[in-house]
Amino acid sequence: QFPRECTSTEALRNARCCPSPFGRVNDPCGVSLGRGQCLSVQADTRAHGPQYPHVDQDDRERWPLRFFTSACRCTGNFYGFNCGRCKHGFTGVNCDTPVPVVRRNVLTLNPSERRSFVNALHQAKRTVHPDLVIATRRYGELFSPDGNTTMFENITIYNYFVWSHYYSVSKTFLGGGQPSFGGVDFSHEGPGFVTWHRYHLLQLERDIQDMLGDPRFALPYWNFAIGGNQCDICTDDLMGARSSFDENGISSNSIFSQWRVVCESLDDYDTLGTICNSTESNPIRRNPAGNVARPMVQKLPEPQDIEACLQLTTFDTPPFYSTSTDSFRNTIEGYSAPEGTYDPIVRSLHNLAHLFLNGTGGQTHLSPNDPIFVLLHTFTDAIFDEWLRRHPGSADYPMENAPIGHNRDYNMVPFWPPITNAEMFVTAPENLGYSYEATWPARPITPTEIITIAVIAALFVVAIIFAVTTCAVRSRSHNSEGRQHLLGEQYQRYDDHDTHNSKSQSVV
Ligand SMILES: O=C(O)c1cc2cc(O)c(O)cc2[nH]1
Repeated sequence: QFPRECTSTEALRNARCCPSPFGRVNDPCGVSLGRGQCLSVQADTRAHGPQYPHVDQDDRERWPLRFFTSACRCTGNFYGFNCGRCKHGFTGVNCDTPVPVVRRNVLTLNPSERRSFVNALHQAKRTVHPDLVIATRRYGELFSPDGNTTMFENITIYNYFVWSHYYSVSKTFLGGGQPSFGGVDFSHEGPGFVTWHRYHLLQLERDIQDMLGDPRFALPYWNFAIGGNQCDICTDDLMGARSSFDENGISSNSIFSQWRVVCESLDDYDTLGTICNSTESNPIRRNPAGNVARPMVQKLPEPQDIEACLQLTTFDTPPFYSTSTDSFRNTIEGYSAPEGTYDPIVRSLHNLAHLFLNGTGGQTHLSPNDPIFVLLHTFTDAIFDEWLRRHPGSADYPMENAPIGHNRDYNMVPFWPPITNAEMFVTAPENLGYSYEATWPARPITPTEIITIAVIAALFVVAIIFAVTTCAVRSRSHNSEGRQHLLGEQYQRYDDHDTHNSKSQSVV
């Protein structure tokens, strides 16, 4: 959420977060090096949708103005809370050396690459985030009673990834004994679903690159559109096989069986108005295809579902919510049938993959605790990127009336430095420094298309036969005409000759 350096009482009271990079003194955002400037934070004022009826009840409204009104804006390829880093996909002192970051299908990684990936996640689970800390209280309770300290905590890189997802989906605490308001979600059920999760992954990828000192580290993806009831990445060399002793547990041969989740105490957060902190509790639970009460979520999406959703031409449709129909976003998110029709009982694509996991990965406040979340979302992001590539003209993100947090120019909650949905609504290889090594299933041909192709082919054959016949007839008639003509000439010459002879004879 916020840089450690900005959580002093002074920084918070001034609402200013413009640290200096490289330990320099009094050089906010590296201004003297031309890296950036400390500027007022812009936060969207356009109307949001009717789903959130409250005003001034939630720290996340007009993010991040409740906490900070000034932040670093970096120039060129410089990036980060103090402009001390490079934009994703660049490295070097001047951030002008491109580094290709290629996200691959996790099943194509060799055994050593698989080990490196799992180890990187495990190291991220244990390494304290070098820059960011989390608020463990709402703004109104953030200062200690004596006003000298603030309620922020260190958190590990991976747990920060979990926490930021939890913070974006948590309910609005209304106080006064009223139940918390749940009709709010800053990262789902709206156009920001794809842009929010894209930045969420980018931040984790960057944090792991920095942790490893490897700017080429890339998150792989899981092609979850394989149908059937088998989790093909649930093996001990990847995300962990099923435990032999507990159908909801992960095999002890997998390092992930040792992971403990954060953000599990929902009742406390919702009734006491507290916020998830860095405390870990229970193991990850996962029982792929095991939800006997909901047979519809016992099977993974089908390959053709991807192609169907990629055919949709409109990015999102009013009300830009989980009830939108013919919306690419609502379809890839999984509230519509793969062809785009909204149906309240349908769960498809991304949502279906979550619910299939049937455990930690299927509950929004907890899901990133299961590392499958990372691979499930890189694939969702790959589909989004393919859609952007295929539909360059129709990429139209709503400016207003989307649910709170989801308007085009809204800063995404709780990311820092401030970043808008619009900034993530761009093709990744050209603008964000990463690409996917992926092939997309071909669309099956419809019966109408088969008939059209057959009719065109038949017409073509008829046209060729007609052309060939006409040529043959013409050439035959040409030939016979030609022969007659030649013979005619000959006859004429003989005629002439004969005439001449006869004439001469007659003269003689
Ligand atoms: O019920 C759903 O459709 C559903 C569950 C679930 C879990 C999760 O982590 C998500 O990000 C989305 C989601 N949708």
